Amino acid sequence: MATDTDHTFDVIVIGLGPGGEHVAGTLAERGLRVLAVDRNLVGGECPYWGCIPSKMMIRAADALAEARRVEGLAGSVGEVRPDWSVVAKRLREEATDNWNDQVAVDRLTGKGATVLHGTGRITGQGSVDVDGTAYTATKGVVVNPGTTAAVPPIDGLRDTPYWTNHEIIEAAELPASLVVLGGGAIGCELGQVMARFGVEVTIVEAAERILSAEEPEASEKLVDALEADGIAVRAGVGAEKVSHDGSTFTVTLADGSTLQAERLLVATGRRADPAAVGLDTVGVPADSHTAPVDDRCRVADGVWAVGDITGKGAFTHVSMYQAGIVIRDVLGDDGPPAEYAALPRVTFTDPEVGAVGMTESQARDQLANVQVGVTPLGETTRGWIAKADGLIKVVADADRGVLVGATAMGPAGGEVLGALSVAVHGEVPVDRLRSMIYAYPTLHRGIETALGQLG
Ligand SMILES: Cc1cc2nc3c(=O)[nH]c(=O)nc-3n(C[C@H](O)[C@H](O)[C@H](O)COP(=O)(O)OP(=O)(O)OC[C@H]3O[C@@H](n4cnc5c(N)ncnc54)[C@H](O)[C@@H]3O)c2cc1C
Ligand SMILES: NC(=O)c1ccc[n+]([C@@H]2O[C@H](COP(=O)([O-])OP(=O)(O)OC[C@H]3O[C@@H](n4cnc5c(N)ncnc54)[C@H](O)[C@@H]3O)[C@@H](O)[C@H]2O)c1
Repeated sequence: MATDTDHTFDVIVIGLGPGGEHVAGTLAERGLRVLAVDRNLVGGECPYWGCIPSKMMIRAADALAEARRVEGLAGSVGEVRPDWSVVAKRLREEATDNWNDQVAVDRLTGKGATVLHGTGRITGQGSVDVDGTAYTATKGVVVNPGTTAAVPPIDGLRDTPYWTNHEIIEAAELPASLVVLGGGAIGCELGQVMARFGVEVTIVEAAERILSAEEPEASEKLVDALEADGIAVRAGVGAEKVSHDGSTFTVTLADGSTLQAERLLVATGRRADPAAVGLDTVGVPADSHTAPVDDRCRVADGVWAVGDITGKGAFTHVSMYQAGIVIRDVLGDDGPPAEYAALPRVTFTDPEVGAVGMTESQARDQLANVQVGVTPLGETTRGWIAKADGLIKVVADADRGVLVGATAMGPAGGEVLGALSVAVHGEVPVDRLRSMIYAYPTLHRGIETALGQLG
């Protein structure tokens, strides 16, 4: 029989994505009584159906592409024969432990937290319900419930056996053909993986261009790269109807054309549901799609939110960054407030699209005096040597003389981005960036050329 002490904790964490797990583990290590609740796997989407397995798939697909590049550069490696079973085994055995979170549970328990598998919901200030049992949090509640795949209201779609990121990542075998709805990060990354493993892929993007949140120059180059992998990119046209006859999907597009494929992946964004975790009981409107947070990630007195649900960027690095801020706030430690002006993101296609801060169009909407510089990677010595496609773009606030955004697209674009992230975050004066020595021949020398085009 549980006592009141069993039901009273200093902090209750509902949802254990990367940020929630970090908050729970760290606060427990610091001596607080922590109840950590997840209805599914401790660690959330990132380790089981998100970043880690998708990047392992990408690593494998890139190895195939690299082997195919031997021809024309170094001779021949014979026929490159993809075998998905190698990837599926690695995902199952090395990445996800067959989608079992015992190691993560033990790690959290080892730090001193009490871990519960169940669905948590805030029921009022300091009160939480987990599957019908009431718990009390004396210091506060942290929510990190993440998102689920947003399934658009397309006629017929919900009645079909469509895939989301879960099914494609768990797939033991690949289909012969795949339609991907959505040309965002998931659609482009996983679409390219599938194509490189021999799947006939079509990406359908309702917006005018794929990866529409990033620079148009990057979208354009990415279309070229995806088409070179044999992918059909249909942008600027939505799907109006989806049906499945037991073996084949038929997708009718707004222009009247139809596509057929063995599988359909829905990658049209993610949906958060603050009310499902009880944030409506602490002042968040019941129909809100994000949990509004202040610069300490507070939603209300004694309630914090971290991760995708905050709408500050659906990335693991945001979840972890916010977790650090919440940990400090709960403990009363000093530290800087949250800032998102230098938010970095990387789409791990080949070439990678790394970006930080504002795009040119965001900057023009918000600032009076914007300057841009763009260097195609092929015009840098290293890019030419490597036959690499991509670009470096810098966006400057000319009034302040600093970069407010940048894109690094190319091989290891996410790594080249590091230098640009430092420049945007540190508000390093453009003159100072121009006076730097850039190693030769590197891809990041393209930054110097792009800076040269500013004003
Ligand atoms: C295919 C894919 C690839 C991605 N690749 C990258 C990448 O390369 N880099 C990157 O930075 N990001 C990537 N992301 C995004 C990244 O996975 C998320 O931003 C990250 O997981 C952080 O999410 P989160 O902290 O909000 O919580 P999540 O990881 O979504 O976890 C939330 C947890 O809360 C639990 N939960 C929800 N409601 C309740 C409740 N009421 N009670 C109890 N538990 C609950 C869920 O079961 C889940 O375990 C990718 C996402 C996908 C889908
Ligand atoms: N490398 C990374 O960091 C990485 C990788 C994958 C996912 N993620 C995170 O996960 C989030 C979700 O990924 P995502 O790709 O699902 O979302 P997304 O928002 O990146 O892209 C969704 C795309 O679907 C399109 N779309 C919406 N409705 C549509 C419809 N009915 N038909 C056709 N297209 C439609 C949108 O215009 C958009 O381009 C990302 O925003 C990102 O934050 C990150």
